[in-house]
Amino acid sequence: MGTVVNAANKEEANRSLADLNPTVVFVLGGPGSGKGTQCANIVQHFGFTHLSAGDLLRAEIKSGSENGTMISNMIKEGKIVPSEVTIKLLQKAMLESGNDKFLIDGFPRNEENRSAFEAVTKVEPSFVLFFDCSEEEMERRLLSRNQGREDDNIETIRKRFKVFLESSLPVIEYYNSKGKVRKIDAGRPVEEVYESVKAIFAPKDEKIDAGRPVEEVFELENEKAD
Ligand SMILES: Nc1ncnc2c1ncn2[C@@H]1O[C@H](COP(=O)(O)OP(=O)(O)O)[C@@H](O)[C@H]1O
Ligand SMILES: Nc1ccn([C@@H]2O[C@H](COP(=O)(O)OP(=O)(O)O)[C@@H](O)[C@H]2O)c(=O)n1
Repeated sequence: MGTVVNAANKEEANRSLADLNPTVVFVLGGPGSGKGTQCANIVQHFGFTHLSAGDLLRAEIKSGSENGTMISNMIKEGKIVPSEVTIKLLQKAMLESGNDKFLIDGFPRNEENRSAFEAVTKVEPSFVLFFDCSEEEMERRLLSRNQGREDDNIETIRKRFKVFLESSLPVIEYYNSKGKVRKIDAGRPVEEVYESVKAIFAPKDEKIDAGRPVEEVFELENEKAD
């Protein structure tokens, strides 16, 4: 019985997400490349809702969910949590947000994440924002992030770098082959990186100032880039 009800709920969630026809930007880059920092800026200026897959997974651990121990163990090892778990959390957060424009940060992190999200939600990203940063710089940032995260220690950081190179970069390459990657040099100071980010979301600031809707500018840029 429980299984039948769960299946019905799942179908309902998939259908309503397809009905929402959301605008999705995947925000990818190595651990510590500045994804979360830049997403916070984008949210302020462009009306997106920021969903960090890692934050959703950490909240799931805190909530005392039955998956909590499994998720916690995987994060401590820098491993990628099965897509089913992460996609369910993303879907729920998208439907509850009341918005239809999303920055999905830290997802998809491997081929399984990517293909499962596409199959389940039928949602394709408008583009992928890729924060490109050297390991040396990312390591420096993670070691001074100071958020009490259990995975920000040198041993786990090295494992996360390895997973990024082996599993996440191929996803970025996949989207690059479809012309969907917007690469940013993320090794610079926060404000400089954001200047480049802003140029992607609103190439012509003055038009926004002149009262043109952000959605219009955003869609035009997508059309031009595709
Ligand atoms: N451009 C930057 N230069 C220096 N430090 C940064 C920069 N961007 C982010 N940081 C800092 O580096 C750490 C990691 O950034 P964060 O946005 O959490 O990265 P991610 O979400 O990619 O893991 C944080 O402590 C943040 O304040
Ligand atoms: N799609 C995702 C995203 C994060 N995660 C897990 O969450 C951890 C932290 O991811 P994060 O995006 O919050 O942080 P960073 O590694 O980018 O700093 C990852 O190392 C994975 O263990 C996952 O399993 N699947």
